[in-house]
Amino acid sequence: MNILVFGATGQVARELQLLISGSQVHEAQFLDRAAADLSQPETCAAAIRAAAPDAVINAAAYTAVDRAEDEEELASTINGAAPGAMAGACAALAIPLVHISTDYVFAGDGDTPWTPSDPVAPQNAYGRSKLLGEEAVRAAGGPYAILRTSWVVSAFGNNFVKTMLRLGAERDKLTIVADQIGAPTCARDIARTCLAMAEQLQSNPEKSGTYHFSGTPLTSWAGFAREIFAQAGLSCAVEDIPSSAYPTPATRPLNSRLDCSATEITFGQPCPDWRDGLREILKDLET
Ligand SMILES: NC(=O)C1=CN([C@@H]2O[C@H](COP(=O)(O)OP(=O)(O)OC[C@H]3O[C@@H](n4cnc5c(N)ncnc54)[C@H](OP(=O)(O)O)[C@@H]3O)[C@@H](O)[C@H]2O)C=CC1
Ligand SMILES: Cc1cn([C@H]2C[C@H](O)[C@@H](COP(=O)(O)OP(=O)(O)O[C@H]3O[C@@H](C)C(=O)[C@@H](O)[C@H]3O)O2)c(=O)[nH]c1=O
Repeated sequence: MNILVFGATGQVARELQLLISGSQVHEAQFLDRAAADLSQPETCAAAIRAAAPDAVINAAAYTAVDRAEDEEELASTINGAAPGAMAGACAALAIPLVHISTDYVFAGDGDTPWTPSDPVAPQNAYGRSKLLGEEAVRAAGGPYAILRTSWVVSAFGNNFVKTMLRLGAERDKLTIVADQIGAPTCARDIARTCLAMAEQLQSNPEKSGTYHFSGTPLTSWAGFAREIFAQAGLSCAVEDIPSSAYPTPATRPLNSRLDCSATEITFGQPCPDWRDGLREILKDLET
């Protein structure tokens, strides 16, 4: 397959580059911000028409959760209107679009894992902007997969692992929220699943729909930090705190548990153990 990827510098996009460069059967073109600026949605549709690919993966997004509170209009264009324009162009060519979304579309109440058909009620501007993207992709009428994931980490870019390694080396103790429950997901695993979805949607467009994909087992951010320090050999202590003791501009959902069973059943992609992925990330960061 000839795949067009929006995003080149992000965590998932970088892993897609590694995955596809090692592939005998796929080739891909990665569009950075200069090649396709998602704040100008029509340039995204034009890029798809010009490339005429077999499938499109959107790995670009406005991901600055707190900043989005002050820039909701821009976040909505990038995360809402741009995926809508991509989906329209893909539908016109009858090619699949794989679009990545987030646990932050859910309200975060309760302690039951969210299924893809559960009601959404984002609690922050980033979540609202991602929900707009989901709705626009579904409305376009072409083959698609919306892949909701959570707590993405990798050796690339900025993420919680990198923040903890930096702070954990500087401090003896960190206070970390322990009442937000979910699962870290390694960008490498997301890349593999996006590719599998693109492949399978090409011959089986009836698999179109909204899916969940995250790592296993469940943990809190505090639990995640402890595992990072244990694997990295850092002696920094972690004190559990409630979200109320760590005020941020954007409210985060307390319940980020995702029921990923449909992704395994439909696409053969089970939840990977994020602790194995974390080991790979730490090894990659050493070299
Ligand atoms: N990070 C996370 O914890 C989570 C992410 N997701 C979703 O997963 C997907 C991938 O996220 P991730 O890999 O972490 O993203 P990153 O934050 O690592 O990267 C975001 C990418 O989007 C690009 N981008 C931002 N604005 C624009 C724009 N106006 N035009 C073109 N490109 C732009 C960035 O380019 P540049 O380098 O030029 O800024 C960068 O390549 C996104 O859809 C995100 O919403 C879902 C759950 C959790
Ligand atoms: C640095 C730090 C963070 N925290 C908390 C704040 C927050 O609740 C949690 C994680 O912080 P972050 O800012 O990395 O998280 P955040 O940017 O909200 O991460 C989210 O990003 C978007 C893009 C998504 O789609 C989500 O799935 C999720 O991964 O850790 C502490 O409690 N103590 C600390 O010292």
